[in-house]
Amino acid sequence: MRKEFAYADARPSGIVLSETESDIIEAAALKVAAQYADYSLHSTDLLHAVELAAAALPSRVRRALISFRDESNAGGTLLLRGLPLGSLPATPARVEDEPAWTDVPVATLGQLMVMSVLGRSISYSDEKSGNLVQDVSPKRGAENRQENSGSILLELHTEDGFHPAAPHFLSLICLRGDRDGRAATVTGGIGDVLPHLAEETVAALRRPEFRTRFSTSFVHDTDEEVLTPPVPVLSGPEANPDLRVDFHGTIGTTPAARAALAELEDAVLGSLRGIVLRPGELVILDNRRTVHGRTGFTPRYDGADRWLRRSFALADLRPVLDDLGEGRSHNAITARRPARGLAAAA
Ligand SMILES: O=C(O)CCC(=O)C(=O)O
Ligand SMILES: [Fe+2]
Repeated sequence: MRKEFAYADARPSGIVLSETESDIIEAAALKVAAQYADYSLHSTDLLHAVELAAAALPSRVRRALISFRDESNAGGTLLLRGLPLGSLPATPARVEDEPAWTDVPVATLGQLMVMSVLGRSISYSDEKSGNLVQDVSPKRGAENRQENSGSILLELHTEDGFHPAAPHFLSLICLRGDRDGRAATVTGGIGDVLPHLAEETVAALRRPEFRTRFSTSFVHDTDEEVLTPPVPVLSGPEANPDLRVDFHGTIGTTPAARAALAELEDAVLGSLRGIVLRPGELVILDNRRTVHGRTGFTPRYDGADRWLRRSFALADLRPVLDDLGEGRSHNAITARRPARGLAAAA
């Protein structure tokens, strides 16, 4: 397995919020938190209040989000810096220690406010108990997992690329940085990579000859290997294709598909952007236009480890209304109901 990622520093491209702007967002978040303290984050009323509160975001930030939502960009990422976090509990080293949203109201609601400009919040009941905002912190015993609870290098992937309703956008807000400054979140945008791919590679990536293994965070420790039906890696408009791949979990089903996958990975590895996230920084990923991963790091499980929180958004909720169980949590799809419909949704 690869040991490190080489990347260009993404921090200079970030939009920096002033202290005043951050204070205004914090006040708006606390107002919603006070009014909805007894509500689940999945509550429609709460989520609508969050969407209204997003008016507290500075207009240049909202403009950047709107433009990113509609047209994306070459790197498929947007970085905001200086978001408010409020006071924070210890970094959870066990799933049982993950806080309620009301223990991290400012970070949680600020993140959801940003995401509300991009789409509709969603989660997956197969994963992380369907939490609408999920803790991304190293968990004891999970060190070697290809999941965000691990601490070895996390290979480049489309988030939930095996899922019929994979998120269109995801965001990661940093509550606590890696004190060793090692854990870098890296992204590879198809817009950056496409000009470097040979024509026959692009043609091969557009053929439905790729299958992706379901993440272990969905199928847990079942012995059964669950794979998607064969789908293309690239789809959609010629100059602005969608990308769906996991360099850990996607296999080519033909020699040409395997060669194209290898060339794509090389090209992505040669054009990575990355950042060792610091508190208050929020990286937003266009999940149809970029893959992401993370370098390895060393957790200590002392309450001060790296801690991010993640949330997902779909551009439109209507296609999944029948699939939603509790609140915004997408019903389980694995084992009993594998990813039928993935090809149609790709
Ligand atoms: O830890 C990171 O920087 C990224 C983890 C990740 O891929 C995820 O949470 O989806
Ligand atoms: Fe991820």
